Amino acid sequence: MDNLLLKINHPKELRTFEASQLTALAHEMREFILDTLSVKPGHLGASLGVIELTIALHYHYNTPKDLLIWDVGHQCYPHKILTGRQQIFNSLRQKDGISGFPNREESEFDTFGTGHSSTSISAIVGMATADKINQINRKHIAIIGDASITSGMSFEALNHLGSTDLDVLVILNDNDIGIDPSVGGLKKHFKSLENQSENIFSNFGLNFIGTIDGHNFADLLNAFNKADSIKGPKVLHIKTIKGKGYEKAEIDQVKWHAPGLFDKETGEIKSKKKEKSYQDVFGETMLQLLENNPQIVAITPAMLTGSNLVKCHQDFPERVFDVGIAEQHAVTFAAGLATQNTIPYCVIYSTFLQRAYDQVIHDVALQNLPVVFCIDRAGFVGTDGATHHGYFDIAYLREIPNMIISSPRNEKDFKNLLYTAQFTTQPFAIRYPKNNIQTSYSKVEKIEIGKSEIIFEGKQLAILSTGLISSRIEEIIIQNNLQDKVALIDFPFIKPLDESSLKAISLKYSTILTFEDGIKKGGFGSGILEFLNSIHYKGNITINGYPDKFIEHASISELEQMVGLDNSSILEMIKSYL
Ligand SMILES: Cc1ncc(C[n+]2csc(CCOP(=O)(O)OP(=O)(O)O)c2C)c(N)n1
Ligand SMILES: CC(=O)[C@@H](O)[C@H](O)COP(=O)(O)O
Ligand SMILES: [Mg+2]
Repeated sequence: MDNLLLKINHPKELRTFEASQLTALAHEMREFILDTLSVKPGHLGASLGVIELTIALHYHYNTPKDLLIWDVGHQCYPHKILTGRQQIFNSLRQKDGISGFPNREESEFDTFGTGHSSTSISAIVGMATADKINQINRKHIAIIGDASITSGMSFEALNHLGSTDLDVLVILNDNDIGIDPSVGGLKKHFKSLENQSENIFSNFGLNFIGTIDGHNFADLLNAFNKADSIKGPKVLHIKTIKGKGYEKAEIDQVKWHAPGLFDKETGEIKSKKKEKSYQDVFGETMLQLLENNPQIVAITPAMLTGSNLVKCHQDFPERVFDVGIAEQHAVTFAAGLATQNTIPYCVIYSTFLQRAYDQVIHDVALQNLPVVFCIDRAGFVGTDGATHHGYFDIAYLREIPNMIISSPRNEKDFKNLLYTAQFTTQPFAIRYPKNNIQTSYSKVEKIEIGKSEIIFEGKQLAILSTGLISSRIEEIIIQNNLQDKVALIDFPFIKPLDESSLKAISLKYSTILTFEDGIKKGGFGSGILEFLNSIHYKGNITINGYPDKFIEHASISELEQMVGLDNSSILEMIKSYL
């Protein structure tokens, strides 16, 4: 082993290498990433696939002066390793460690924070435009995957870029897969790009270079030279293999997108023995709903596996739709379906629903269409961090007229909510976390919208809570034998609130605490406060949720500790009121 990688603390050291050394460097980089990720899990496949591309980019271009943007950013590990973060790479995605995504605060080489897809072309056009105004001469490069480029935002940006003379290079990293097999009409077009002088990019007014092998250094460096010689905006199409260089990851690209812990030598993924999760309950209930009601359809924007819809898709290919990375389209597609006698379940991560906010308001809620939003990954998601936490949804949905918003604390409620939602005549959101679920089997039945449930009727104070945290508080109360002192009222419905129950609570208790797995401002507790204020409640109310800030990556339990919502902090707080 040459230990080439150890010689690189900054890309300027890389640039002293002979081109003939780059293949050996790529080999070392691959081993280094595999060694680290086998024990510090992260997004493996995409990073393995861009090792040659990343080395070639930093070798050829003058980073950090020249600007690189990594779309999504889950493939940025080789970039981090070459740009001064090799020594701390084993802190990846852990508390106080480096982020799994490019982050402007972390390094001057991370020119634009990403995490959500399809932003890179807009951002690079912005940077190149600013440089033109400020008369700064440098290169501007966005690297975007074949799934991410299909999103609407990318096309808005390409359309703009095509009308400019900006020196922007868009590199389309085409590995023919997203997290799941890629979908949509463009897939076919990308396959035949190299044989066409006219293509979608040239029609946008962009110069086109390609197609080349993205694992071949000579081809990459030639292509960059060619791009440099062309004035104005251009697209370079490269073909790569997701998981390149690690057989198991090349063969099962879906599983190895983010495999978790694994044994590098054997390729065995060390999956933990799982308790039942919200995702398990969702997948099995959705399957039953599809079996029993032919009007029900399900939609996912490119998160078939993550949302546990694979089996549903296999069994009902005509009624389960993966529309690609297209959250806005997914929501309005669901709205259209809802107008014509079908019952759409739009399954979407909390963080990604943010992108379709106008569609939720304008296309669904304003027309009071019965779209069911199954909002996965609500609350903290853990090591993906600030770009992916799903803690704004209660606040951003609560203000929208016509919305029903619910959050189940256990299996029974979750199944009943999913079942009940098919009868809705208005938008119906069900939010649930990436977590285990309290199992409580019962017959699935239609439930009354807006009804709360008294779990304990203790006398000294009342806790009002919703979702997963309700079940945690239930356990805390039982474990500490506080049932006589503490009342716990679970609100599966955040909107409409159970006002008659709240009136009764307000008469009985002079101390009320609310808890939620979401941001305090504007959330469930705020709703309770607004109502209690409207009936002139004179007691004390304390709202507990996440603070008004963006919170970085760490394990979910560390994050709960950071915001004072771990079990022992909750217990201390309850005791302090008794
Ligand atoms: C707006 C948004 N929706 C969904 C995701 C989840 N997501 C992360 S990576 C990915 C697939 C990206 O595929 P591609 O761009 O082809 O890159 P590859 O992983 O193949 O390198 C998806 C759907 C996201 N990050 N952002
Ligand atoms: C990069 C990205 O956005 C996804 O890969 C995301 O990390 C998926 O999250 P889950 O692992 O929770 O499905
Ligand atoms: Mg891809």
